[in-house]
Amino acid sequence: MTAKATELSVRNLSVRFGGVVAVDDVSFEVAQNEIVGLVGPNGSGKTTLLNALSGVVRAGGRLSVAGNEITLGRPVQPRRAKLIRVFQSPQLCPELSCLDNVMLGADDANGRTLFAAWFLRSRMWRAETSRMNDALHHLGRVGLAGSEDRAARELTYGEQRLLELARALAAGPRVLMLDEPSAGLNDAETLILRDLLMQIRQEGTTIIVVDHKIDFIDALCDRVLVLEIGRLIAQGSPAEVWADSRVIDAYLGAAPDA
Ligand SMILES: Nc1ncnc2c1ncn2[C@@H]1O[C@H](COP(=O)(O)OP(=O)(O)OP(=O)(O)O)[C@@H](O)[C@H]1O
Repeated sequence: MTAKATELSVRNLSVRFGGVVAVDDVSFEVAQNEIVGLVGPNGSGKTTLLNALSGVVRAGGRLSVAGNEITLGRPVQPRRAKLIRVFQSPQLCPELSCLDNVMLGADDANGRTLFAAWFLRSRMWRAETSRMNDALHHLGRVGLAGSEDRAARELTYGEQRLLELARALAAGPRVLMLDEPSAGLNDAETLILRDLLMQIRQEGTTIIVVDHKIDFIDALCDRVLVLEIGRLIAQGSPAEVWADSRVIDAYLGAAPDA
């Protein structure tokens, strides 16, 4: 069996907030098509680590995607490298329709000037039509077919989270990062989400997922990274990490949701 190529490489990543070291010298790699879970007790640095990889907080260290170095602290660079983030709480435009929200996720490379808009209008029209069809496809994938004309604010919290996922898919992620995607979903919705993420991986996307639902992480992930007070204390298969005494100690008094 040939080893899979490295899709994401993180070296000596650190984030400080004044005296708090939220992420402390963390290094790891994620292989192409791998699904990696990121877990740890509350305040262990999971969201901050995703923030650092998305370029929205200042961070030290090195990051590369598919072998290309990404400058930390600049959100545009990870996005160009197709390192796409789904936030913990939905970051939608509440008054826009579901379709428009998803279309916002797709890159619009055409017609950035008046000149281009006029002379390339038939090409732009085709591109817009294709963007709209893609958006409808992604809405269908997350179970929101038929909701395209509803305003995002009309959706339930769980549906808004799925809409946010559809928008991330419209961006064509190489690496999809999800922050607590199962929060606010019931058991049936969580199972649908798990199957959908497995299917997305099957199609070639690498996934990093932060979640507190251990059953969800175990069923979904090939490998799990465990953080404690900003440090990476263990990594391995779900069975390996849960048997690790450092992980058991980290969770003592802060039992993960079963
Ligand atoms: N903007 C900020 N300013 C100051 N401190 C912060 C900031 N963001 C996070 N922190 C601190 O960094 C540490 C890590 O927080 P973070 O939210 O990344 O943890 P987490 O593992 O995602 O927690 P949870 O599971 O509760 O979401 C905590 O001590 C937190 O208080």
